Amino acid sequence: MATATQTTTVTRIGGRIGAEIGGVRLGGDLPAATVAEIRAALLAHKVVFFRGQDHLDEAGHEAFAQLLGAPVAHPTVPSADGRYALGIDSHHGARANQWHTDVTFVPAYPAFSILRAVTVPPYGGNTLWANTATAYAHLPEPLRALADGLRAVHSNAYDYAGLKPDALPEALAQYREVFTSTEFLTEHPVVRVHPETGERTLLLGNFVQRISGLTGRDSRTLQDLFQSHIESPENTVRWQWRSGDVAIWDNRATQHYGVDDSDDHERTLRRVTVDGDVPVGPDGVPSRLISPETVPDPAFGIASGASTTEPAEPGTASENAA
Ligand SMILES: O=C(O)CCC(=O)C(=O)O
Ligand SMILES: [Fe+2]
Repeated sequence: MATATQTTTVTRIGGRIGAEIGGVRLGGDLPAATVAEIRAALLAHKVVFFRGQDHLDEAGHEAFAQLLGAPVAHPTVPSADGRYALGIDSHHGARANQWHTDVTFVPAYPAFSILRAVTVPPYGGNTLWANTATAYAHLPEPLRALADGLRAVHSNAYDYAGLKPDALPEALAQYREVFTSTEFLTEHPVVRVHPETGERTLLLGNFVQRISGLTGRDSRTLQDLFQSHIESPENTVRWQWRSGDVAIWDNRATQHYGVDDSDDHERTLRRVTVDGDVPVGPDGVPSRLISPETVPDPAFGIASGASTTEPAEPGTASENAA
């Protein structure tokens, strides 16, 4: 139990991103003051890490998430527990080894993601995060001005074969079928004004299909240009997981990448995301859903405690870069 005598510590890890928080036992019963400290550290450092949270199960994980906002299920991938938790399982589905921000193919994508390590491999399987606010701030002025005026189309339909070249075609096809059971197209500003900090952030990542108004090669060149500033090593932090670790990131100010270098070793994590709002660009124009007409609510039925869809067999489709 968290007690009044516990002191919360925040220790920076990287120069531009990342801090480890100590003295906190995560759960649904955390005092409001501790939640406020975590939230402040999260907004300042973009990703925060906690060791030794082995006591957390799916319910505790979700109860803690509720202290940061409303948990939200993945729009297409069935939850591992029939509620909100998404399985990231090395033995199922593809890997998240592309730089991305979670679920940017819908307008109001998650504000926070909370990832908990259940089983970690003996080596490898680290995750990297990049700070998209410092990436913007460090751009030369002419590139900031260019980015300010751009918008980009994000989609969950892309070339899955490129992600895991050695995966069996049937496995990829099955994975793609689940992940893209509804195909979303959303146009976002390339520069998002952060709703809580007011910082400008670069909103790109692997769900980007093209920069609006540009043709293939121009679009790719510009995307690569901005992406190279996001993923430059100075702008990132790398976390070596132990089981019981929890990472929370501000999904509005980061991208991340799960390194696929632990061969066939088991690696299992659980992710709960917290609902976000619709981005706006520096011109005040919000993101817009191009298709379908609305984002179906996958949480339908959860509030009543009854799932209206067949709960997935745990881990049948872990997300890739979701
Ligand atoms: O597997 C990882 O390290 C990252 C997974 C991921 O992209 C996520 O949890 O959103
Ligand atoms: Fe992700």
